[in-house]
Amino acid sequence: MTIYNIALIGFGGVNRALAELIATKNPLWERDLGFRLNIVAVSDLYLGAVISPNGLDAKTLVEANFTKGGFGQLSGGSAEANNETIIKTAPADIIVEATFTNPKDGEPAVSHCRWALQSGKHVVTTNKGPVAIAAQELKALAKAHGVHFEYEGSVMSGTPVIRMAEKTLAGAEMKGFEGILNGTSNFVLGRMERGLDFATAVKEAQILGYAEADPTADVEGFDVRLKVVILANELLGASLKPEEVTCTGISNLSPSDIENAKAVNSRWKLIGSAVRNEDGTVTGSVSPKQLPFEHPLAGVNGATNAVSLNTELLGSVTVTGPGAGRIETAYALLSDIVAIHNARRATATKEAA
Ligand SMILES: NC(=O)c1ccc[n+]([C@@H]2O[C@H](COP(=O)([O-])OP(=O)(O)OC[C@H]3O[C@@H](n4cnc5c(N)ncnc54)[C@H](O)[C@@H]3O)[C@@H](O)[C@H]2O)c1
Ligand SMILES: N[C@@H](CCO)C(=O)O
Repeated sequence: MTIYNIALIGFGGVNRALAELIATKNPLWERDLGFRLNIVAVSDLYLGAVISPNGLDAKTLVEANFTKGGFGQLSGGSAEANNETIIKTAPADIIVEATFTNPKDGEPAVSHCRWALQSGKHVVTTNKGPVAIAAQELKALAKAHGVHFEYEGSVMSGTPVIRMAEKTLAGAEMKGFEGILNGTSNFVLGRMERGLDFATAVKEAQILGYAEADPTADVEGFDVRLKVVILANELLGASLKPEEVTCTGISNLSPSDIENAKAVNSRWKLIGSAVRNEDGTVTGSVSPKQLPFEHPLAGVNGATNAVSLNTELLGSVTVTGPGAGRIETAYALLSDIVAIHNARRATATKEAA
């Protein structure tokens, strides 16, 4: 049986949910997946840092109600975050990066990933910044150091899109995609259709763990823009930068816009899309669109996301599922670790043959 030592960078909704899963599901994972996870370090801007080479008790981490600097009370703990030292020196096989997404330059998460890969540690992340802004560099670093850089949760949380499209739609000839790629804005639009005001709807999304630390990224479309870049670069072989994707959010939609749409049997959705043009270039955009009720994306409600992948050989393939949520996104991290585990097993089998 394999044990993966992991270090958590950021201990907010998503990494805390992963710790919650570890506290209860290790025996199941050991039986069904062939590994257990052991948390050897955590570093968080608010709570501080703690390192324990033999492993920290996941249940205690989740249940103790730590306040600011609270990790300082633990053996091996300090009241300040200590990302660089932990990433470079903790006895971790895998660094789990789930700090704030910075849509401008991806930092400091890009550096976190770089340090980890250069130290020969796998990285799994739900942070969109490093993937949208530095994926090429980070993938090359991973390859050079014989480790993995996995980021399924950067688009549509735990709903499989990136790996599914790359693996099971290989050869289908991807031509473009369009989808609802932000749970918060979709949730907010739905609540506004039911008469709630914009600010209260955003607050609800924050409480439910869907929104970014700064929800401006959700409602102004910046989060979707990162996801469009990630999908375009991964699935269409583009090399788009966020600033090359046109972007309009939902904050200018008024209650009367919502009512007027309803009156003509349609509703507003924030749509992210990209298309491969005839000359081979790829164009991406983010904007609210008024969709008739019968449109396949019009019935996607709440924090659910959906993306229709337009392929040459299969036509349109639509994937629908959770697009945000703490446990849903922690599952994406687990799925990344499963991918690493399976790849390592396949390599070991090949080497033994
Ligand atoms: N919550 C979701 O539904 C969801 C879904 C997909 C992707 N994501 C992404 O996953 C990441 C984590 O999301 P979350 O919901 O847990 O966010 P969160 O705001 O709940 O938690 C982020 C945590 O990171 C810590 N942090 C921030 N900057 C740090 C730094 N420089 N060093 C150490 N710690 C730092 C914060 O103190 C906080 O505890 C974000 O990048 C987010 O965009 C979230
Ligand atoms: N804030 C994001 C989280 C998932 O990336 C959303 O609402 O979709």
